[in-house]
Order: sequence, then C-alpha cells, then structure tokens
Amino acid sequence: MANPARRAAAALLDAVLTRHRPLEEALDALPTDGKPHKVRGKGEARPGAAVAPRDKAAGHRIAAAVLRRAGSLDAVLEPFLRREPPPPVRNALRIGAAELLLLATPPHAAVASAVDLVPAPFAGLVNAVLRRVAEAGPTALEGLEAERLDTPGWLWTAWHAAYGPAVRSIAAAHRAEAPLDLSLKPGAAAPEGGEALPGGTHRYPAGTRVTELPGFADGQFWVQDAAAALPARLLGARPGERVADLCAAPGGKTAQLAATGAQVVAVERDPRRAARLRENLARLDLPAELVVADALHWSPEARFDAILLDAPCTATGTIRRHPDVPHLKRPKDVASAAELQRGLLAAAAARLAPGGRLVFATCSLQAEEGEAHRDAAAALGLAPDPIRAEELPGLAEAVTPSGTLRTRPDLWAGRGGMDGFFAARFRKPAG
Ligand SMILES: C[S@@+](CC[C@H](N)C(=O)[O-])C[C@H]1O[C@@H](n2cnc3c(N)ncnc32)[C@H](O)[C@@H]1O
Repeated sequence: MANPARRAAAALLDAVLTRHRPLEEALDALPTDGKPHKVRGKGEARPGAAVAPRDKAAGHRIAAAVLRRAGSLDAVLEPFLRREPPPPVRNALRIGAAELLLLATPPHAAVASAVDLVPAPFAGLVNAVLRRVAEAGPTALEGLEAERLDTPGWLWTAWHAAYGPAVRSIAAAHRAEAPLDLSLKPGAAAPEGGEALPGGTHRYPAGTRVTELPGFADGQFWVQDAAAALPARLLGARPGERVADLCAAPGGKTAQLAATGAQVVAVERDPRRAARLRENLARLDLPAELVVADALHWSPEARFDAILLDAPCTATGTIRRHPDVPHLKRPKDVASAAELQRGLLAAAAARLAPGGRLVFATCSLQAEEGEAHRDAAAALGLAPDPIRAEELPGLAEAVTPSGTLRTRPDLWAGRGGMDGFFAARFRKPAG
C-alpha cells in the first residue's frame, strides 16, 4: 500500500496532467473524510481512502514540485527509459525524482514509495530508474537549461516577444513557491514575523498557514499578493463614492475598496465563488452590496464614479502560486480570454458616469490580455489616465513609459517576487 502523501501526489498529478483539471479542484476532490471523492463538474465519482490533512499538504507539496520542474525531471529520466511508460508510471517516476533531487527525501524512502505507487509489472523499472537517479543525486539537474525545459515553448516565445531577455528571470522565478502576502484592514496590526513591503503589503515566508496567524479569525487581514493589491489602490476610491467591482470573487479587491469608505457594488457571475466572497466580507466585517450576475449583461440603476474591472484571464502571472497553469493553458485560451476581456471592458465603459475612473487589470503575462487593451479603449470613449511612478513607492520599474502597470514575478527578486499583473487606468470625459 503506497504512502498516503505520495498517493495524494499521484492523484493530483493524474488530475492535472492526464485529465487536465485545475490543481485546486483536484485538491478539493481528495477524500479527506473517507467519503468517495467526487470530481466536480465531471459528475465522476471514484472511491478513495481518506487522506489526513498533513498527508494532503505533503502530497500537494510533492505534486507542486513536479509541476514546477516537470521538464527538468523528464530530462533527467530520459536516458534511463527505452520507451514511454504509461502515464501513472511516468508520474510515479517524476514523484520519485522530485523527492530525490528537489525535496531532499532520503533516497531509500523516495525510491521505495515511488515503487509502491505502480502496479507490479512496473515495480522493477521504477526501482532501477530511480536508483540510477539517486546515484547521480542533485547534480543530475546541473547543466540543464531548466528555465526553458520547465516552460512550455509557446509561453517562452510570447514572453520573449514581450519582455526580451527577462524571459529567463521570469521562468527562473517560477521555480520557487511564492511567499504569503497579506493586506491589512485599516488600523489593524500585522501578525509578527512578516516584512512590511512598500505600499502596505505584509509578507511572510512561503508555506505560512494564514488560518494559523493571530487575527485571521477576527478579520484583521486577507491574503493578497503584493501586485494584486495595486489595481484597487490605483483606482483611488473615496468615501461616499459609488464604486463597482466587476468580476469580484474571492474579494481581495472588494475588501480594499470597501475599506476606503466607498459604497461598493461587487458583481460576480459564479454563485459558488460569490458565496466565498460573501464569507470573506463577513469575516472582515467590511460592507459591500453583492450582485450575482454576468457583468456583460448586468444593468445597474445608476452609473458609477469609479469601476474596477479585474477581468478573468489565463492567470499566467500567478504560476508561482498555481504551477498547474502552464500545464493546462493553451494559446487558444489566451485568444478567448482576450475576447471576453474586450466585451467586459466595453460593458464597464458603458456603466461609468461622465468624469468617472476605470482601472482594468489582469493577472496575466500575455500582452494580448494586457497592453493590447490599452489602445482599444479609445474606441469605447475612454481616455488614458496614466499611472505615475510616484503612486507606486518602490516599484517605479513596474510603470511603463505609456503609464500602465506591468509587474512580473522576477521583480523584487531578492524579496520573494510578486505576481505578474497588468493594469491600465482610464477616465470617461465629463459631459
Ligand atoms: C480574476 S478573478 C477576480 C479576482 C478578484 N477581483 C479578487 O481580487 O479577489 C475573476 C472573477 O471574475 C468572475 N467572472 C468571470 N466572468 C465574469 C462575468 N462575465 N461577470 C462577472 N464575473 C465574472 C470569475 O468567476 C472570477 O471570480
């Protein structure tokens, strides 16, 4: 019987790499209470033994290491494989190699538990291959062009076109797990042990469990990457203003807007995500009107002084936090996300009062989901309202010459990086 943490890792890798399901969904579907586990959205139920929370966390860590470094791990395994093994065997080999080369698991335990994951006819193969990998040790990774191997070719090409040689440092940043960033409620004290970043975010080491920090249950703060905190700040909402947060769940930016004293209307299409937003606002004790609706077709009674459009996107700026993204997204997803974003931008422009402000943001590194929208906005009656470097202390490098925001995971590299975000600010001419 395979070790529960490795079994969980194998189930997570099967979900992402074979069935193309998001990692978060696969984590939710792991049976933690002995019930059969259900794969949401597919109606597929399969029996599974319960996984203790500790084993689930360990399995998640192993699966994430494999997803981050799958290209490098496959390159190490390559010389020892004469033909392609079936997917579960390939994943067991990747799990074993990740434990040996990246996670410092003692070799005997790494090899034996990978062998336990596969059916008997493959046990000899997995044992022999992983013993060879164990003999080489972490030096097996030396000399590999890890940045390229661990990045799908189409993303490398797109990032090279957009960012030039920085593509290499972007890809390198994806190798590390992201730290935990918190935004604080006004007047709240930050839990001890963090670093105060310019702009107000408090940063804690990767792996910190937010629910265990003092102040979480009484709603003193919420999880929000340092870059994700910027778009709402750039909107500059003021007390009493009527502000819409389109595409609002899980609500990090709604919380920021509500904390300014503005009258916030949060719009979210997905009822399940809207329920999470409601819970988050209740925990934080921050007020906002929640509308469960499609922002493309929603018609409010009155127009807004300010709108934040944090549009759905391919999320390629969040790969440090979501290492499944490069394995799941395809170029056609960028094209369809960009089309939806154009529609949402037009809907947002129509709901803005004359003189009103709009911030458009996406957590994508793809230019089609960011910079391309800047010029299209003129046709919607929106004038650029350039962002100034003084507005973003310590982050002048993220302000582009045309006054948009472009953060990347390799910025603030010595401090733990940040998510990749694009933001542009517009004004609707008065009268
Ligand atoms: C990038 S996330 C928003 C993150 C959020 N602003 C925050 O800071 O926590 C995009 C959200 O938009 C929602 N969404 C997608 N299309 C939508 C639409 N047409 N109308 C309203 N919400 C939509 C998704 O369900 C998702 O919750």
